[in-house]
Amino acid sequence: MKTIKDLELAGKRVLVRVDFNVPMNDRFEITDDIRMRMALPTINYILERDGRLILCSHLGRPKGKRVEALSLAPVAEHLRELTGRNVVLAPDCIGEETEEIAGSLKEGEILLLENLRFHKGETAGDNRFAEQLSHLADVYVNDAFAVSHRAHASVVGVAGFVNERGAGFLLQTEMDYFHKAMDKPIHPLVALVGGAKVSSKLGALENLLDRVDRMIIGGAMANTFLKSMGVDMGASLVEEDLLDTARQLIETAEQKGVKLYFPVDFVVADRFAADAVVKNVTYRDIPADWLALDIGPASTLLFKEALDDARTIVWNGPMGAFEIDAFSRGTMALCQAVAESHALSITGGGDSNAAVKKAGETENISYMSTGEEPFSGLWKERHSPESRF
Ligand SMILES: Nc1ncnc2c1ncn2[C@@H]1O[C@H](COP(=O)(O)OP(=O)(O)O)[C@@H](O)[C@H]1O
Ligand SMILES: O=C(OP(=O)(O)O)[C@H](O)COP(=O)(O)O
Repeated sequence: MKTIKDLELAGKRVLVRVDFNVPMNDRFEITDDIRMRMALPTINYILERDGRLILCSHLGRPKGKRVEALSLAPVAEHLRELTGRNVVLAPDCIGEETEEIAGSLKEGEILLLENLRFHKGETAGDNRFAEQLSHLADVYVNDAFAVSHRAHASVVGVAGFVNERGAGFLLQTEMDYFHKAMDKPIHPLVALVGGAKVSSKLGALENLLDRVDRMIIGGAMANTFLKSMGVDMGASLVEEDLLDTARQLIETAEQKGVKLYFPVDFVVADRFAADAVVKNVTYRDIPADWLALDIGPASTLLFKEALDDARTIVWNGPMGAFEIDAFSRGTMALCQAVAESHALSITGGGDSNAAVKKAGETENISYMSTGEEPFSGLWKERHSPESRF
């Protein structure tokens, strides 16, 4: 894989695709800037080598229209604080005016292009749009791991229109950890998966079953699996249309010799609210109209045991509705177990990383991926970032 270390940068216009798709509150304050901070090594490296730095990113899903609430202006402001540099926000990401601004960029300045997804061509992977973007650049660098599973113009197409291209440091680091965990793991390799839905992680589950020794399934995702095995989940979140899929996944696991772990008890509540009535029950005693919102203490113990001798752990998705303290215990306990393990531990996904933060264990996780789908293998099969450089 060609990296920015292999590229001549001095005096060149370097277009870097970053993923600055950061969460913001309703006052447009960035609530988690990890994706921005993780891009700093690439940003600093290019500036230190006298490259003319042009950053491009998407934010949210404006669907090809200009949406002021999804402007990158707050990101530009925060980037100023993070880098101490002058950050110019272009009014658009393509076109004459943007090209002029790019041309008059002063040394040490950073140009941030406006939201790529204000143009339909971005998500459509349109070559004309990719070519227009490439007019801004002599060199193209991809450092946007979190969006690398998408075949969008700024991720794939643009690389074909420049003479020089390479991967940034974040993309390299993410790929290194991905290989360590997925291609050459030290066994036992244990996956801990949870979160809201089976549907959004189907690819990840299938991919993981080819690689792991054990898979622990918690969160609302476990509800669908348990229901598929005949457990009455009361009013808990269940994806009824995926019961067959869940059964198939259980069968696949059996065929592949992957040991599956499901919750055996739950924290249930009469409502999804912080002040709900809450109790612990076994999987046999979930009352009708009540919701399973966290794994119970017996499940926590069982899951911790399954992690005990793991040498590699990949974790995506919380064990319960951890944002509410009453339902956070399972996730916090597992987080601690992962942090205290002797395994190479990799977490991915906004909520899982937020849970690690909430548990105060960020220092004790080997690597917190900026990608939501580091284990899905989707981009690997379809358009591996490595194959482009
Ligand atoms: N048992 C449950 N019932 C309802 N929601 C749940 C349950 N377990 C987890 N969740 C919710 O799942 C969400 C996280 O899911 P997901 O987006 O799949 O995770 P990640 O962002 O880590 O990939 C959290 O908001 C959490 O509240
Ligand atoms: O945040 C992202 O992905 P994620 O929500 O899966 O973490 C990426 O920026 C991709 O965004 P998208 O899912 O709108 O293409």
